[in-house]
Amino acid sequence: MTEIANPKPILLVAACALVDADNRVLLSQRPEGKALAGLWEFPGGKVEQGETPEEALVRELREEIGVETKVECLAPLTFASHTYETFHLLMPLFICRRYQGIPVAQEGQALKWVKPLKMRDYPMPPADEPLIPFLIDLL
Ligand SMILES: Nc1nc2c([nH]c(=O)n2[C@H]2C[C@H](O)[C@@H](COP(=O)(O)OP(=O)(O)OP(=O)(O)O)O2)c(=O)[nH]1
Repeated sequence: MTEIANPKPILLVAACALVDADNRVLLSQRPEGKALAGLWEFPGGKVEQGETPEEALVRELREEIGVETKVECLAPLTFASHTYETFHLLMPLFICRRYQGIPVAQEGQALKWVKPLKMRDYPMPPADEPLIPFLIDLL
């Protein structure tokens, strides 16, 4: 029998580059007490059983930042694939320019609109770093 080289489970997380009229992207700071606390990430979260990644994102944007959008307003941009200690993260990154409402942190996290060229000033999880050039190219 073949050995399974990497037994870590794959975790599917959907994330969103929410873009404003000035081509800035919303970053959210992970709260104290959570894994990767203090790092700046794209809004999003785990895809639950029975959800598509797009449906999960519509839900997460509402729950985390009080913003309403639709599945049709999410376009695929790129993805992250990164091995953490206990799981392998697979994270599609969508881009969204059409949404309603002004983002307000619903879970006490700090939010910040950031130009892609300035993202290096905001420490991000290691999975996210390879995504920055895609945003710089696009925006
Ligand atoms: N939302 C989001 N998660 C990211 C990014 N980069 C990155 O490595 N992650 C990781 C952090 C977490 O391990 C996982 C997202 O899970 P989550 O935010 O739903 O869950 P959590 O760790 O806050 O834990 P939980 O209490 O909600 O279960 O993906 C990112 O840019 N956005």
